[in-house]
Amino acid sequence: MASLYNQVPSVSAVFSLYASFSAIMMLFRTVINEIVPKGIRDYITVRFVDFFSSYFQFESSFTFVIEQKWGSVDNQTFRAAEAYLPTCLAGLSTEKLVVGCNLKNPSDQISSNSNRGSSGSAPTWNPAGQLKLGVPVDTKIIDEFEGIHLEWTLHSTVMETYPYEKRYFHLTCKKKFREKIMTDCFTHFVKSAQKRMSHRENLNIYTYNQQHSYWEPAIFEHHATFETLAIEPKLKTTMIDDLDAFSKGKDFFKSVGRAWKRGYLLYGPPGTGKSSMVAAIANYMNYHIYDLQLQSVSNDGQLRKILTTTQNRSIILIEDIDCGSDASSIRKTKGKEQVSSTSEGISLSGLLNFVDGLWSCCAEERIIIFTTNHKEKLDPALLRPGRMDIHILMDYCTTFVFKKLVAMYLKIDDHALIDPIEELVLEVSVTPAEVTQQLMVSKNADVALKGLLELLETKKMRKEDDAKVEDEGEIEEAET
Ligand SMILES: Nc1ncnc2c1ncn2[C@@H]1O[C@H](COP(=O)(O)OP(=O)(O)OP(=O)(O)O)[C@@H](O)[C@H]1O
Repeated sequence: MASLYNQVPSVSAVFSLYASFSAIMMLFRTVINEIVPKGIRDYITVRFVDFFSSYFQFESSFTFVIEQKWGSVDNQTFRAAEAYLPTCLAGLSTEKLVVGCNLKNPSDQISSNSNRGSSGSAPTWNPAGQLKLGVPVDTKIIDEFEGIHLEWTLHSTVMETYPYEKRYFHLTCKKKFREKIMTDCFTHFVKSAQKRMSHRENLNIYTYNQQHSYWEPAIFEHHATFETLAIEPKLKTTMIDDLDAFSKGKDFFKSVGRAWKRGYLLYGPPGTGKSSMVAAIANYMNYHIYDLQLQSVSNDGQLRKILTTTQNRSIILIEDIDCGSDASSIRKTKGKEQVSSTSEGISLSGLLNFVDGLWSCCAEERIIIFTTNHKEKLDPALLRPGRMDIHILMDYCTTFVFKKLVAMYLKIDDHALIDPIEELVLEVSVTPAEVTQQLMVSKNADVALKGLLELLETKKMRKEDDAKVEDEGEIEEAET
């Protein structure tokens, strides 16, 4: 320690060294000034400064800010980053990670391929199997793109007004890679995110929260599929073929200059499976559902805003369109289709704009479904060819539908009561909902089918009585 102390130069030695160095530098400067012309000196100075400033500038960092909202709508790049980043988290050495799980049986997971044909089962608690990683706030996530070092950070700022939180990503790289990141890296991570997003593990059903102006999600766990839906085989094949063609149709829709969307009008009496069909479509396509209550939309402007904040690959569902708003009757009452919006509700033209007008192009791969119990009440403008691509009648039970329900609910395909019930099904109108209600009364096929037979016999008697009353009415009318 003492010898080390002895080696430190004294203050006077340092001072005399500095004085000699200054004298040499002054001499050197004078010589340079004398022998190098001013023009050359200036040129060298400029090049020297340029080199170092550009070096430091190039080496300095550059940050892309990716905000959650782009104007008033969701920023798709932010959503892509949200979907992409969890793929980088598993091997990350970090002090923080967001982990979570949900109430879902892995065998239940819905993907466009795996779910086709699955019947679903009750959700079970399986945290270990479902553990997921999320992006923590204010934590650097190190990423790499073609050897370029990248840093992602999710920030969150509390705001005084709704939505009370502003979230945004910072993506930082060296300034010299700015162009490359913009052109190649963004494309790369958006593509990876698209793949991830197309394999949604959870489906959501959204309802619009008027008070705070946003779509409020809830996990959608309806187990209806095309296998559990009792419909005629022809309808099932038509639907599946149509959906398959639609999901693969991006290039086709582009080539014919149409928006990549499909419209279905489901109509028929209550309890014939319209909502179940919507659920089957959502599960088959792996699409979220946006359940829009037309009554709660105050005008066309709001309708536009609501619909532009929905995601791609989703279903926009408007149930009971005949009684939802003025939309079905406005044309009749005002005498023409192109009416402007009023403070009382939306106009038919506002709605049609989303079905097949310019606003229908504001999202991709979207299915619009209207349901109604009274197709005859709808405005002809809604029914015109090309508006809703397919009109699907969900009707009373046929013998095929009845037998399919019996096979599903009672696990039998043969029973002494099946033939008499089939005959009655042909004579009276009974909905699949009424049949399933009876079939669920007991697991014992004798009990369940007997109850169903009695229900149908009662319906038949009532139908005969009604016919009698009608005949008598007609005779009375003819006599008067
Ligand atoms: N075709 C069907 N296949 C299987 N189950 C069905 C079918 N139709 C109805 N059901 C059963 O009846 C119940 C009610 O059906 P659903 O709500 O889908 O009918 P809906 O036509 O949408 O009725 P509403 O017009 O009253 O909304 C469902 O939960 C389902 O169990």
